Parts: sequence; structure tokens; C-alpha cells
Amino acid sequence: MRIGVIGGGAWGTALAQVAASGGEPVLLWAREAEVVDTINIFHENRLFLPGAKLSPAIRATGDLADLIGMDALLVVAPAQHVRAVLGDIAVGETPLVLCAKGIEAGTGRLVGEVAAEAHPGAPIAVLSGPTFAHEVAKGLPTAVTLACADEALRDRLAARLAGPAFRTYASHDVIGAEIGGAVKNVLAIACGVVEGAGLGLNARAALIARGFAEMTRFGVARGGQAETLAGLSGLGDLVLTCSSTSSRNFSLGVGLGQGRAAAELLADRRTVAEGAFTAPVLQAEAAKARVEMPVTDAVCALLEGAPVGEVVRELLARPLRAETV
Ligand SMILES: NC(=O)C1=CN([C@@H]2O[C@H](COP(=O)(O)OP(=O)(O)OC[C@H]3O[C@@H](n4cnc5c(N)ncnc54)[C@H](O)[C@@H]3O)[C@@H](O)[C@H]2O)C=CC1
Ligand SMILES: O=C(CO)COP(=O)(O)O
Repeated sequence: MRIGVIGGGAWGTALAQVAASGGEPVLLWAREAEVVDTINIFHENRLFLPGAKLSPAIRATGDLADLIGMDALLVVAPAQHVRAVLGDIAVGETPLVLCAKGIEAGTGRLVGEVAAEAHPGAPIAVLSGPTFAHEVAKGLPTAVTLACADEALRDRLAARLAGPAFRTYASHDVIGAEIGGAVKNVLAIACGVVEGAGLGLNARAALIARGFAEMTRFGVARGGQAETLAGLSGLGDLVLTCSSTSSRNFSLGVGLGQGRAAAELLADRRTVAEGAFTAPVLQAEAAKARVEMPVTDAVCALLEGAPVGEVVRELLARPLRAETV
């Protein structure tokens, strides 16, 4: 199965490394000439994943059309750019494995829904889980959810992408797998705020648990399964990103918690903090589905510039309730 990768950020590069781990050729498309050049010449993505030595089996291209004819395409452009990038390539019936984590602003579509609109003939799969790119690129042990409604395709993809230190767990719940990854980015910002504002570890644990409850409420309302949300792509990724400054979303939250403005923190950022873009659209989609998401609401308020103390006071002053999802 020849694999093409759309997107030469940190995660697309790490996934190319996974796909090339057995020596099979992998073709990666990147927007930036510097990424293409440093991968082809030095076997390193010096812009987005510096320091990771890449397999010589990975070749990079700046021409999306070179990926036509691959057996499967991993789509790893940031969520807000997936529609535009997929609009630039004719994929026909080539399976698309969505690896971005977010919800499209303006439409409220999950990335898989965007891909299905762009290419109705292409089977859709989702790869998601607790996966810092720099760890995956180093070959450190990692496990992911690989979701696809077509069982035979899912098993082929799961087998092709699995490696000695990269375990793929099969699921048929594409929506659940996507929602976990999209929502955890917003919750990771909240946990970063707790860290930045010095609110303590009890508060962080409470946010993870109650954040997981709101992720589950939203996921189930959108047709995902609670079991998927409790797995690698939901709870697993939530725990990872809510506990480390390696997370761009958590780091953004740390800055907000220290009282810095979102605009300042996001300016001149080359890397993506998906939660900042997902939070407002998630809030709007939750309102449409009549799902309460107080942590998401708090993150939206902070991104809009509300003072941390005020937002935290409001969150804590909500009426007491039963501890259910
Ligand atoms: N970095 C990580 O550890 C992981 C990232 N992801 C997800 O993968 C997706 C991609 O993130 P990263 O690879 O980390 O990106 P990155 O932050 O390393 O790099 C930014 C990426 O955005 C692309 N980009 C910027 N403007 C663009 C535009 N106008 N059109 C198309 N592409 C544009 C750049 O070419 C580059 O590929 C995100 O949805 C992220 O949540 C998922 C798992 C792990
Ligand atoms: O999705 C990720 C790990 O699973 C990466 O998280 P950040 O985008 O917050 O860095």
C-alpha cells in the first residue's frame, strides 16, 4: 500500500516516518519549499520537526499532483485548511485518512465531513490518539485509534501503519474518534490556564474529569460512541495534552493564565494551536445541539480577553449538580 502524506508540519512528518519505518517509499507534500528541501537533502524537517532524523525512504514534493495514484493519503493539514488543500487534488476513490484535530469554522463540520464533501467517492478513515509528533518520530511507544466504517479497509490501513512501537487500535466510530481529538485541544487550553494562573493540580484533575464529561456529552449528541470517547482518541489524548507543555494548546493556555492576550500569543506562531480555532465553533455547535459545555465556554471567554479571575469565579459559581455525564 503506497502512502502519500498531505501536510509537512510536525505530525505529517512524524506519520511519514511511521509509514516509512519498514523501508517502504513514502511521498510527502509540503507547502513550504524549505520543508521539501530539508527533507530531500538532509532527511530532516528543519522547519517543523527539527532534530528528528528521517528515513531516506521519505521523499518530499511541493506539487500536490504528485500524490495522485497513491493507495492511501494521510491528510495532515491543519483542520481549517483541509477543505482548501483537498480542493487542489483529484483523489478519486483513494482512501483518505484524516489526521487533523479540529472542527471547521463557519460550517461546524468535522474534518471527515469536510473530506467527504470535497471527495464524495473517497472512503474516509480517521487516525487519532495521544501522539506528540516528536516522540513518534523518535520511535517511542505510541498507540492510536484508527477508525473507518469499512472493516476491510480499516484492517489494511491498521496493518500498514502499525509498527513495532506504533500500535493501531481498530474502531468503526469515525465521528467519535474525530470529536475526541477536536475537543481535547480546547480542554488542553483550559488546563494550561490552570497551570499559568497557578490554580493547582486539584483544579487540573477536576477540569480533566469534567472536561471529559462535556466531551462525551457533545460526542454522543453528534453520533459518536461513549466507548470511543473513553479510548485513546478521547480520554487518552485528553490526558496527554492536559499534562504537558509539549502541547501547543496547553502552552497557549499557560500564556492566557498568565494574563497575556490570545492575539499576542497567536501572532507570529508558525505552529498550529487548533483549540483556539475549534473553541468558538465548538461552542456554537454545542449550543445548536443543546449540550452544556461550561469549560469550552470558559475557554472562549478567555480567548476573547475576559480576565482569568472572573472566568474561574463564574465556572466555580455554577449551580451544584449531580456528577453525571
Ligand atoms: N504536532 C503534533 O504532535 C500533532 C498534531 N496533530 C494535528 O495535526 C494537524 C497538523 O498539525 P502539525 O503537523 O503539528 O502542524 P505544525 O504546527 O507542525 O505546522 C503547521 C502546518 O500548517 C500548515 N499550514 C499553515 N498555513 C497553511 C495553509 N494556509 N494551508 C495549508 N496548510 C497550512 C503548514 O504547512 C504546516 O504543515 C493539526 O490538526 C494537529 O492538531 C495531531 C497529532 C499530533
Ligand atoms: O494532538 C496532539 C497530541 O496528541 C498534539 O497536541 P498539541 O497540538 O496541543 O501540541
